[in-house]
Amino acid sequence: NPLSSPHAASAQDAVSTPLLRCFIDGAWVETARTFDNINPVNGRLISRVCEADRDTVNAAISAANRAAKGGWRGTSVTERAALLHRIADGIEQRFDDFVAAEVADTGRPVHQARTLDVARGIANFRTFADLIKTASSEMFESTAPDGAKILNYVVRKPLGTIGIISPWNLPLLLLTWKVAPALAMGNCVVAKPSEETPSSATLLAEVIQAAGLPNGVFNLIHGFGPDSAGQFLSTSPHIDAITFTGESRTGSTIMKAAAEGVKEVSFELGGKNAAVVFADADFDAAVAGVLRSSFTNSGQVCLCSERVYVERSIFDRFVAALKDRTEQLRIDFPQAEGVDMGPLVSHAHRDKVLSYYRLAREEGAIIVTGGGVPVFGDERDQGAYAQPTIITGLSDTARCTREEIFGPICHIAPFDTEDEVIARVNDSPYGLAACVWTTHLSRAHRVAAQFETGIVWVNTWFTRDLRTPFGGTKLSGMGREGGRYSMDFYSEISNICIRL
Ligand SMILES: NC(=O)c1ccc[n+]([C@@H]2O[C@H](COP(=O)([O-])OP(=O)(O)OC[C@H]3O[C@@H](n4cnc5c(N)ncnc54)[C@H](O)[C@@H]3O)[C@@H](O)[C@H]2O)c1
Ligand SMILES: N/C(=C\C=C\C=O)C(=O)O
Repeated sequence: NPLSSPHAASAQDAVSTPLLRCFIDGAWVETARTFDNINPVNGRLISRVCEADRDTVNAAISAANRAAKGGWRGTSVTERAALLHRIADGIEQRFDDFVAAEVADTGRPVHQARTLDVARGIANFRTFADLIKTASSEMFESTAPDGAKILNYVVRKPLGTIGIISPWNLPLLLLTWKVAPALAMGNCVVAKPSEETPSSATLLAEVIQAAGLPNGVFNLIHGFGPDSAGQFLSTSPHIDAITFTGESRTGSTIMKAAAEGVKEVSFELGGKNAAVVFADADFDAAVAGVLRSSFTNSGQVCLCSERVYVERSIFDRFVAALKDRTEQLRIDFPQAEGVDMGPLVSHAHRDKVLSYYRLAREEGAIIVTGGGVPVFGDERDQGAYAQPTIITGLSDTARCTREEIFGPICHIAPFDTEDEVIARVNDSPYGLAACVWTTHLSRAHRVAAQFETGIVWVNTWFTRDLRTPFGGTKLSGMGREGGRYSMDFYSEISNICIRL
């Protein structure tokens, strides 16, 4: 738990608020300026966090550059795989500390932190450790016009220093989703987690240090985006690639910075994902599935369905059923038995979500359930809780059905034909994920193939095989990560041609 970690509190003020430091070149670094890390369950101060200024960010980048030219790039696949497994072992050994860190920063249910966030942190390291040990490359045989035998083969080399900038919604999952393959492919890393969720990233640095990674291979800097650590990192001429997960407009800003140095970028950005329920769906499974895809993590998952389309013949029945299940959701403390939903990540984010609840009313929506803030009569009233909300009655041009809200809300609309719903799903500036609920086999394949999204789930949601390509189209991102797609992004690929 960051509250007890030896690196989280300076010795002389052990009783005061813990201090989370940056990790640079194998050492813990305090900075002149700090910011507060607040618990969104009750608004209380968890820790103070060292904000990396430009010099600190540049020190981290220099450390990574040195390590990249040092021995790390020459390590073998076997050595790197063993180190990644050691990091996974370290997370496993401190499993409860990581759970406590994620829960403290985000207020999410403990069972979610255990089964999703920390479990995936471990899986991300193990997956890429195993992948590089079994990965093959390509070789091509041909004959030159004069009859000589020609051999072409492909080699993957490290890119060098990777800038990793991650969001607050699934802090450890999304940070390790980038750190693991970056290290696996022999790169060095400067990682900046979200200012909202510094705790699990700090623990990860402790685990990486304990695993014995050479100094400078992994560096952690804390801070904000604009005019702070995020911008200093993404605009540095001394990083070789940027992998970013966050809002589309932030991605656009970072892309402009990367253009300066023609840097490789991988972007996992926003979404306005649709769930489509046909009349021939398994009704109960579809209700349960849309409940999950709308309200998991308080709707703070880039893959969540904020748009739900239901075939007209079952529309009223579906809305009633989803309303009933939504009103049964347990909104509680993270540790509470059977809790389904915690608070949003911060008061500021809740204000944004509530502004859309107000906008929905202004745009003429019918509020089927929710639309406000739960009242508990205890310390949670100082937290950032919001009611899970269902709305209907808006057009496809309303702001609430086009803009990403990133909270526990979905809009349900009826549709009549397959072609109509495909066109409506695709009529979006985003293209990350979609869900289809149907028992009609050929319809499932036919509809899934026509969605302009990077990911389609049929009769399930957020089911992940880490070997598959993950990413979005349009404003939802650029590039794919997962399996060999990550290996390709985190490598400089060369072709060697030999005349035998
Ligand atoms: N496609 C995906 O896989 C995926 C996954 C998770 C979250 N997201 C998206 O992320 C968003 C929520 O996360 P968020 O609020 O942390 O996003 P955000 O863009 O506000 O911040 C993300 C990260 O970028 C940093 N940042 C902000 N401005 C920056 C700048 N100008 N230069 C450099 N760094 C900057 C932040 O400090 C943070 O670390 C949502 O839009 C969600 O859809 C997408
Ligand atoms: N990138 C992944 C999930 C993203 C979730 C977005 O909030 C993953 O499961 O690998």
